[in-house]
Amino acid sequence: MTLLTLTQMSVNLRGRSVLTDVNLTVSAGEVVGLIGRNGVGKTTLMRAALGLIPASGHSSLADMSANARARAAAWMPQTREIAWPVSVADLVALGRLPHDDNAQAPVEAALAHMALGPLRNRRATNLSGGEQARALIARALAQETPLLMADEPISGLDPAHQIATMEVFAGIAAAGRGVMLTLHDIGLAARHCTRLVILSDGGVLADGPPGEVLTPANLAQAFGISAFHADSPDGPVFQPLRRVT
Ligand SMILES: Nc1ncnc2c1ncn2[C@@H]1O[C@H](COP(=O)(O)OP(=O)(O)OP(=O)(O)O)[C@@H](O)[C@H]1O
Repeated sequence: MTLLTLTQMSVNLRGRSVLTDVNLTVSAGEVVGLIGRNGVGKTTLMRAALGLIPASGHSSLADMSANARARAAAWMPQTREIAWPVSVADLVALGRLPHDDNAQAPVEAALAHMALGPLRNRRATNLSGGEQARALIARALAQETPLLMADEPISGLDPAHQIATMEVFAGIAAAGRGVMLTLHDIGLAARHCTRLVILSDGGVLADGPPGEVLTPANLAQAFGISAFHADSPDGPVFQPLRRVT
């Protein structure tokens, strides 16, 4: 089942073209990693896909009413602002707002997924940056939407929580939902995403399984780097090595 379809999507910001004619789908069962240099347009693509900023072309989510969209896709933005000093458990429960219910099971499951049990009664505004990120991921998980879109959800997390979070994403994809996230760690992207989309020069440079898109030529063009690559029993290993011109 297709959860997001972008057709010929283009975005101009303040008169400058950021994205041109992007075509993309995200289907159930996928963890799609959106990667590319700083400023290439990853956040812009996600925000336009959600209808949060104007775009030309078509996004299946942007067409929906705000309420329907909130039941179709959860969104974790890059800026991790927690406005009120509510408890972690209450913050996560806000994920249920689009459903207008007080269902506790999804909230408890999300708290457990993100190992937030010991922090559930702490004020969310008093958490460390990484802990706040985990609480906001949990809020998005509690929304129980077919699609989860997250902008750099694992940046600032320690290695164990990065791996655990990617495993949570893999788990919800395996359960028939879909995840689209941006990330800068090519090693984690290669290891945990089922598909990678590389943005470069305002468009999609490559789209496919990590081992197929993380070629030396694509890494050089998209990031200006070379990387070590090996296939291990735990999956592909990519380690950026040096800048290339
Ligand atoms: N509100 C805005 N007005 C004008 N330009 C903007 C605006 N928001 C973003 N941009 C520009 O659009 C381009 C794409 O920004 P975007 O945030 O999508 O990049 P990104 O790939 O997510 O970057 P990063 O990896 O640094 O998070 C950048 O050049 C940025 O400066």
